[in-house]
Amino acid sequence: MPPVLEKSNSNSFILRDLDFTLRRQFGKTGFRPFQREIIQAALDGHDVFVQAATSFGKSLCFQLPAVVNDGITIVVSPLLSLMMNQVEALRAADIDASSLNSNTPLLERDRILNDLKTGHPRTRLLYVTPELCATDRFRDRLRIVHEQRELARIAIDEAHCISEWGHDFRKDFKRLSWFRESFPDVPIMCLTATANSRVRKDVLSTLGLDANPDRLKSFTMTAHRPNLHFEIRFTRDEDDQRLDDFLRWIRGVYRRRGEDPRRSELTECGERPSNVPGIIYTISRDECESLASQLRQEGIGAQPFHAKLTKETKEQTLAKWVSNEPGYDIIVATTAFGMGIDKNNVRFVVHWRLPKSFEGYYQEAGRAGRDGNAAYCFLYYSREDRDRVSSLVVRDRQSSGSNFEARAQSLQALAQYCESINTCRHKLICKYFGEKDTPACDYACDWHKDSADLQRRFTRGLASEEWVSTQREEGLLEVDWDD
Ligand SMILES: Nc1ncnc2c1ncn2[C@@H]1O[C@H](COP(=O)(O)OP(=O)(O)OP(=O)(O)O)[C@@H](O)[C@H]1O
Repeated sequence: MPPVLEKSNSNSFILRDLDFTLRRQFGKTGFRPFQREIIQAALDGHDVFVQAATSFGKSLCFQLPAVVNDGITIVVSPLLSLMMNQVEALRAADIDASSLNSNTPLLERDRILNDLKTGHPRTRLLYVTPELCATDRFRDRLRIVHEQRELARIAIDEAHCISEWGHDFRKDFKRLSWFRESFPDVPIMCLTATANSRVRKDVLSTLGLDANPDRLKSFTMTAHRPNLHFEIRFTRDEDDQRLDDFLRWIRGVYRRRGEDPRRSELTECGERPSNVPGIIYTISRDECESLASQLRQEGIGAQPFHAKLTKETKEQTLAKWVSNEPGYDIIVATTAFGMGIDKNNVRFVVHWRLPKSFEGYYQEAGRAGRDGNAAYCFLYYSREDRDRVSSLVVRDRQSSGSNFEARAQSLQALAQYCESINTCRHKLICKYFGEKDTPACDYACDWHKDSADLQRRFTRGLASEEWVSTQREEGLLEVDWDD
């Protein structure tokens, strides 16, 4: 019997309670579709699997039950930046949340571990890394909390990292099976934006959630983001026009915003014409630095963001970008800047080169348009890049040895998506994630906008396969990229 199911006397009371908590603690006026059902299933003591599009509002699905229930919710998350953002937001809402990871200062670490040791922790949500969950000290503390029936729920964010068939597989995520083995009565919730059916099955069986199907409630929703406009821009080494093309595009956007009546509207709400927040994803640190600097030389407010920058620089860049400061309109990033970025008015995401996986591409594109307004996602695709990225995936196999087959398949699917010129991009994306229904696309992809132009650009833009294979054989596509 789960320890946390002290339900209110009537269902209607619970419903009112949820609305009240949503307004009072989270400052939101209403639930988005399915959030209430997911939260209710969690409060009823079910294991819950949530797959929903980027920006759906998955975090609320474990945060709100954590506030309503007694006891502590452990949130396993792969990214420190994601944890910090969420903990800050919860604390601002007066909710007792903390994070424990390799960066936690000693005093804070002791405070949290002592809090757990009491068996009746004050902390409502504790964010931890999967690595920490494998440590004896942490496990001992959780046993104490569990004995006191205060371990309310385990929430596993970005749960696709559990599966070797997922693009972001992390070995320590597999060891999270420990939770069900050690605390069989404690409900588990896992959440992801990007899983196909194979990844889903793998996640459920690794965590032991498939052993009792009646206990599990799955919410698998569409990956569709109708407000995102998808386009592929074709290019080739011999005539690489990416920078000019991008400058033409962004200057066009600035110009339109700088003309009346738009200009007056923007001035009225205190916005600059060039405040069009965006992200450009590159694949290497060097390119990230050099592209940001080239854009700055052209008068565009662009800043680099990658793993080798100091913590202070990264924090400062992020804070200035989030608050729309001049000079910080565009972040040029490696994949170090991905999951968990929750700025709601990102108007474009550009992939400068082909990403390494379909899931990674869609996660990153999903940073755009989180306010529900139209946003633009385009990707510069060349066959030479396709081969370069393939060689990176092979190199990763040699260094890490894990899930090569899944990675290779995902990259191949992404290259096929880019080379597809006869179908709606939204349809291709949903199909990749195993959906059967065709999503509505209101001229929100290059095929729907102008299929003849797409075919023309495809034919003119790409290098021939023969040329690319000659280059490959001569070793001219080898790369030394370091992300
Ligand atoms: N019911 C709601 N009403 C208004 N805003 C909401 C609601 N639920 C969530 N949000 C907001 O939506 C944004 C996205 O939520 P969240 O970060 O949880 O998304 P997510 O589903 O985890 O997306 P991703 O997978 O892309 O990280 C946040 O700014 C959050 O505050």
